[in-house]
Parts: sequence; structure tokens; C-alpha cells
Amino acid sequence: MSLLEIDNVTLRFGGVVAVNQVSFSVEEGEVFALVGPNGAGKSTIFNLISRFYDPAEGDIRFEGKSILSRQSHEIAGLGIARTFQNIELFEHATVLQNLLVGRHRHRQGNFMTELLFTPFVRGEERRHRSAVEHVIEFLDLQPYREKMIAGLPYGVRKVVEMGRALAIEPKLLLLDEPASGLSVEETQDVAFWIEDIKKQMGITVLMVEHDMHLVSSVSDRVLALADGKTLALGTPQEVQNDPKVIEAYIGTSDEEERAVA
Ligand SMILES: Nc1ncnc2c1ncn2[C@@H]1O[C@H](COP(=O)(O)OP(=O)(O)OP(=O)(O)O)[C@@H](O)[C@H]1O
Repeated sequence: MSLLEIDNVTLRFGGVVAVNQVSFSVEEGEVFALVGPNGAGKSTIFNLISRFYDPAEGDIRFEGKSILSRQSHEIAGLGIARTFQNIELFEHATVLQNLLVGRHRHRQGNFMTELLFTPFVRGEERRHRSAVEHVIEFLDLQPYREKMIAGLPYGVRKVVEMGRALAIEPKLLLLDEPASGLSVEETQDVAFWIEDIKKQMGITVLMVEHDMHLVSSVSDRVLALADGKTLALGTPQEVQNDPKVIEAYIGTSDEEERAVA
């Protein structure tokens, strides 16, 4: 059984078919990338998995069960965490506080037990702290743990966002353009972390990314989309050499996209 199955999914915005009968499966333990020119439908697929949108047709299954009856706030509870293209953190809270918020799905105490700070709650608190400390160490965030997000450089905020998602201890991590706006060195770090997230933490990764160098270095499989439709699916090399993919990139009006091609 695949961890995630996107089964013949279609979504329209008025007259625009943002996602057009797309199917793919993500296997446990792999890094799977969605690529394609601007407007291909990549972010919409993330938003469908996050249950921000309802598909017009098709099904989305996680661990074999449809998630279409679930609401967006229930998705983290199933074990799916995500980052956003435009980083979404609490600006006026510290790195540590932002990561602890990510632990919310694991909280089991009720109002009274929390109020009375029972041994159960104290134990829970220790467990949350230690999970968060593990993420801080993993992502080399020690120098920033007590710093406010608002004062941090962009590259560090991106890492904190990844940390917030990892603190949930997900089975599936959705990374929305993890390298966008980063320097070559920072992108290299992201590549190492994605490899470690897969190998050391055993977390499956689905990412949307424009940086084909990063995609080829970390992905097991790649799905290329254009105009909401599947163009090619295979290894990074197979997809990059696919004539339909080359055509889609060369046909784009975006200079950066053409450079990628
Ligand atoms: N909320 C929305 N309302 C209307 N149209 C939308 C909405 N979101 C996306 N679209 C349209 O759906 C299509 C797919 O957009 P989407 O953002 O998924 O593409 P993308 O591949 O993520 O592009 P990019 O690489 O620029 O982020 C585009 O034509 C876009 O204009």
C-alpha cells in the first residue's frame, strides 16, 4: 500500500482547470518531487492534500483511507505536516515557542489536567520539550532557539518552518519550495537535511520545487506537470530528458523557468 495516493483528481477555479485528472502515489520512505512551470498546479495539489480545497473529481488516500471527509485542521493529526511557500510562523514568538506549537497534535491532557499540572501533564510536557530539542539539534538551530522570528534572516526562518513541521513527528512531510529565496550554500544545506529527514528520521517527503539541481540531487521520483496535467513521471533524469517536459519549459514565458530548461 502506498503512503499517499492521488487518484484521478480534478480541481477547477471557474474556467481554469488547475488540476486535471492527476494520479500519482508516494511510497513510504521516498522523496517525491512535483515540478513544472508556473501555474502548472503544484501548489493546488498541496492545498488539496492539506484539505484547503475539495476536488471536483477523484480521491486522495493516506495510508489507504480517503481523507476527503477530513477537515484541514485534522490533517496534522493523521501525520501529514507541511511548510508554505510564504513562510507561516508566529513572528512575535521565539523559535522554541514556534516549534512547541507544532506539538499541539500530540497534546492529550484535558483542561482540568493541564490546569492542575498533574504528573501526566508534566510527563507530556517533558516529552514535547525533548521532541522539540531533537529537532533543534537536528537542524542546527541552537543559536536561535530563544530568538524572535521577526528578527531572523530569511534563510533561518525557512529552516525554522521546516522544524515546525518536523516537530509534529509526521509520517509525510510536504515541503513547498524549500529552496526558494535561498543562496546556493543554503540550498545545499536543505539538500543534506532532506536526505537526513528521509534516512535518519524515516519520514517520507513530497516537495514542490523549481530548483532542478536540488530536485535531481535528493528525489527518488519526480512528477512533471504543465497546465494541470501530468507530463512525465520517473527518476529525475528520465523526467528531465522527457521531450514533453523540455517543450513545456521552453514554451514558458518565464525567464527563470527557461534557464532551468
Ligand atoms: N485560489 C485560486 N483562485 C483562482 N485560480 C487559482 C487559485 N489558485 C490557483 N489558481 C490557478 O490555478 C492554476 C494552478 O496554479 P498553482 O498555484 O497550483 O500553480 P503552481 O504550479 O503552484 O505555480 P507556481 O510555481 O507559480 O507556484 C493557475 O492557473 C492559477 O492561476
